Amino acid sequence: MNTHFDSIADGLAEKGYAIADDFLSPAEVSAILNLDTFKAGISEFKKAGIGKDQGLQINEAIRGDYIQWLDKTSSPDAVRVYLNRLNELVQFLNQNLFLSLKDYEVHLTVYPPGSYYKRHLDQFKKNDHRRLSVICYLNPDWKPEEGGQLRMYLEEDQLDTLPQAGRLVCFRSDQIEHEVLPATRERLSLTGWMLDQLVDVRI
Ligand SMILES: O=C(O)CCC(=O)C(=O)O
Ligand SMILES: [Fe+2]
Repeated sequence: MNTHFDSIADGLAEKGYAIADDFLSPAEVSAILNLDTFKAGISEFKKAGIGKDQGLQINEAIRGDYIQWLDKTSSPDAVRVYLNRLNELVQFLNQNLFLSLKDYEVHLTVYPPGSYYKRHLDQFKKNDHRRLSVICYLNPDWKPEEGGQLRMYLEEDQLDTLPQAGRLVCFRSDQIEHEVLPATRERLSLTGWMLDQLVDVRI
């Protein structure tokens, strides 16, 4: 059993969020960074939008990241390691927090220098099946002066987290407002959600 799972479940139950360092090892991170798709740069990615399906809008003033959805059935091995671990985490949280998570979805994400994502909640208003947001960062040796913090707005205060390689942040999608601050350096991550419905079922 993954040693991080207990502390992630405790954090979610007690505070609505959890941060786990070394969720991916340095070798696992570097295998992902070596994928052709990351090496090719953002030409392989799509500009991320706001809302979904027909309501999807591109709005640079709100978010400036680029994404590439992962296909769970045909991912390269480096990514599969991460997806399998998330899948185990889903089972663990279902058993230990009595959740009924059914599936998860993940995209690769690139924030070019200077881009950001303004304060928001991850649950879309209608037809929303996102229960937990899970982000794993892929940036070795990130320094505080490089910016790019994830800022979570908690009840009493706010909490800034650096997008350090291997670090996983997980939080309640319906409760925790958050934003991504601009960075002076490209900021890479795996961004995902645990859902209470199968991905395939969604319209
Ligand atoms: O990359 C992060 O730290 C957060 C990303 C985010 O808020 C989102 O994609 O909804
Ligand atoms: Fe978000």
